[in-house]
Parts: sequence; C-alpha cells; structure tokens
Amino acid sequence: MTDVAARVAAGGLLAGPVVVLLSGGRDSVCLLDLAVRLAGPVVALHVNYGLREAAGADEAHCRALCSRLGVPLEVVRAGDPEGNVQAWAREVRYAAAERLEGAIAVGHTATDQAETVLYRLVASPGRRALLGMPARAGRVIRPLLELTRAETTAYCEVRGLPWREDASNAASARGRLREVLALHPAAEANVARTLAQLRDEAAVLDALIDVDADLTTLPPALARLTVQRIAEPAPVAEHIDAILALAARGGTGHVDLPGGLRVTVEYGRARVARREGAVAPSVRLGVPGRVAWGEGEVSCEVGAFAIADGTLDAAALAADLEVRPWRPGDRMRPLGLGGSKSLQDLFTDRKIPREERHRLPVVVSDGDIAWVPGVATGERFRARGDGPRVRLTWCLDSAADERRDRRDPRPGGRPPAQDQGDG
Ligand SMILES: Nc1ncnc2c1ncn2[C@@H]1O[C@H](COP(=O)(O)OP(=O)(O)OP(=O)(O)O)[C@@H](O)[C@H]1O
Repeated sequence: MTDVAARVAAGGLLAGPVVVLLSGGRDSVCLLDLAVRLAGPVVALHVNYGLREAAGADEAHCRALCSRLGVPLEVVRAGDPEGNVQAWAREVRYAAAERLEGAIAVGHTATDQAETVLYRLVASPGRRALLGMPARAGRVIRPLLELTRAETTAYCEVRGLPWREDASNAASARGRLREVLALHPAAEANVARTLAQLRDEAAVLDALIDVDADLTTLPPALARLTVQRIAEPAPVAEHIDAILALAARGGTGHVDLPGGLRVTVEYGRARVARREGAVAPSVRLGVPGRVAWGEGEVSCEVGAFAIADGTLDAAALAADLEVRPWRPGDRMRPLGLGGSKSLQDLFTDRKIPREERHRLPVVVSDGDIAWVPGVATGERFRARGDGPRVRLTWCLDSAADERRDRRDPRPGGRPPAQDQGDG
C-alpha cells in the first residue's frame, strides 16, 4: 500500500458504503481511487452545473474514469443558479448525495483547509471561523484532510489517473490564496497544526463558560466567548465589542442583531431575546445542528459548515419557529405531493439512514412542519414569486459536534433531548 493510502486508511473514514462527490479535479479523482481501494461499496456522484464551457467535458471525464474504475456513477444536471452561486452549488450536490446510501465523501485536502482558514481570517471575525472544516460532520466525511494538494497530484500521477484542471481557479480568490500558501514550504502543515491547537484550546475555554457570569468580572477572552455562547446561533461576532462596552458602562442597554434579535445587557449580564415587532422568525435548536435565519433575501450562516438551506414564504411563517428533533407520528404536507405524509415515510423515501434522522432539524411553524432540510418543504410555506422570503440555513458546527461526540460516544451522538444547540 502506498504511503498516501496507508495514511488515509489510518484515518478510518473510508470504510463501509461511500458516495464520492466527484468533480473530476485531482483531489476528488484521488479520493475516488482511494475509496475503491479502502471502502466499499462505492458510488460516485457528479453534478453538471452547466455553468462553465468545460462542463460537458468534465462530465465525460467522470464517466470515463468511473467506467475504468468500475464505479457506478450518478450524474445530476443542476437547474438555474440562485443567490450565491457557491452556496447554491454546494446545496445542489449535498441534496443529491443525501438521496444515496453511505457516507458522503468530499475531496477537501489540507491545502483547501489552509485556503479556507486564510479566507475566513479576512472574511469573517471570530474564532469559530478559524476552526476550519471538520473531518466528519454528520454524513459528510473529508478523508483527504491530512494530504496536501501536492500529494494528491503525485498520487494521481503515480496511479496513472487523469484529472481535469479548472482554469477559472487561477484567476479567482482561490488562486490568490494559493500564492499566499506558496510563501512557505510547510504552509499547510503549519495551518493544520495551529488548527489542532486552536480546537484543543477552544474545548478548554468552552468548558469555562458560565452564561450567568457578570461579564465585567471576566477576562476579555472569556467575556467574548460568553457573549458568543449566549447569543448563539445568532451572528454575534461583529457586535461583541459593542456588547462588552455596554456591560463595562454598567446599567442596562441593548444591541440589536440581524435576524430580529436583541441582546440586552443588565448589570453586567447579557440575555438574548426576540426584538419586539421583529418580522424575522426566531429559532430554537432541538437537534445537534444549527439553523440561522435572515430577513428578506438576506441569508445568514452560523456554524462551521452549511449543510442545506431553504427559502420559505415569510408571510406564511409564524413569527416564532420551533426547531426540534423528529418525533414519531410527525406528519407534513410536502411540496408537490398534494397530500399529507408521515415524516417517517419521507425519511424512507429520501433514504435517510435511521441513525441520521434524529440529527435533522424539524422546523415547525404554529404546529405545522414547514421545513426539514434535505427532506421536504411544507406546501403552504413555499416561497412565492417576489413575495417576502425567509432563508434558513442549517449548519453543523464542528466544535459543538466534536464536544457532543466526546460526551456521548454512541454513533449519532446523544438522543434528541432538550439540547439547545450549545456552541
Ligand atoms: N461538480 C461537482 N460534482 C460533484 N462533486 C463536486 C463537484 N464540484 C465539487 N465537488 C466536491 O466538492 C469538493 C470541493 O470542491 P472544490 O470546488 O474545492 O473542488 P475542485 O477544485 O473542483 O475539485 P477537486 O477538489 O476534486 O480537485 C470536491 O473535492 C468534490 O468532492
């Protein structure tokens, strides 16, 4: 076994049935070959977004490769892009993969990880942004996260596996980030080591948080983390300094957050609540996932990893949404089905494995199920024409998931109890 294959095997992620998301690029080509060698059964999924001129050639490449490796390939043709094209593309491929059996493997490498962290460093404040992509988040696995792009390239060359180059990468932000990484020969390894340290430290710090503490008595680092915990899953990072300044001044005051939330500070203690008259729905978490919300078309993601999002009719939604785990007996009227159906049957139709079902957030509006990510949208909540919309994004938070898994090593984490989505 080559060194690369031995290292990936040692990671233990490539075992059992796997759906490989195959773009045709070197990383996912390398991943597919390793999956064939180490896991099984393997199926590949390629999404033809039809956006680049080379899309047809990419698809043909994936078809030829899969037939050479003896891997069944599913090709999905995407419709017209909506909103942020990257987020839309990601949603399309995960939604397609969710319908297939097995772990969903993507080809992110240590190089992608380093690029992601560098990008987040400049694009969004807060330490969560710097924790990087997790090796496992729900059904999604990243078996190549410890390999550099140089290593996946060498692997493909040695194994005689052709790949497709994405010419648009060089000119993109990604291309520029690559130039930054090229400044140091051990860039990816250094970022990976820093990430591992940050995650360990984050776990220690998280254990120190007391949401009832007087913020003015805490060291600044702990005060910031406390505010973050109190406001989660609201996007609070940009507002923490204002909240702490308010606490330091004493007395009472408030800071408004996007999504209709308000952080009130009273004698050093912060609380978060829905702003009176705010139109955006509030959400409470009931599963080990996160839902973020926005007003109108503004979408807002919280957590390390956006897994699915849905756009619903704001006029049909209650001002307060309950987000809870699935309960036996739950029924809904899914879009396009013309009748009511049990969630259990919908899970079976969508091939959602039993152990994953309790992880899915069920979004309930006035007693009616409005949305279950990756499963269904309620008929009456369908976003219409140009009416007001609410966009919900379900994100897994790597840090929270890892903590939870440490507390409860059972597959799938702890059962759906009164979890309020810790951070
Ligand atoms: N069109 C697609 N169809 C299926 N999966 C895809 C597609 N595009 C990307 N992916 C998956 O998402 C991962 C990350 O996407 P990204 O855009 O970083 O990859 P890429 O540069 O196009 O290709 P690669 O990572 O394979 O070299 C890929 O490794 C692959 O697993």
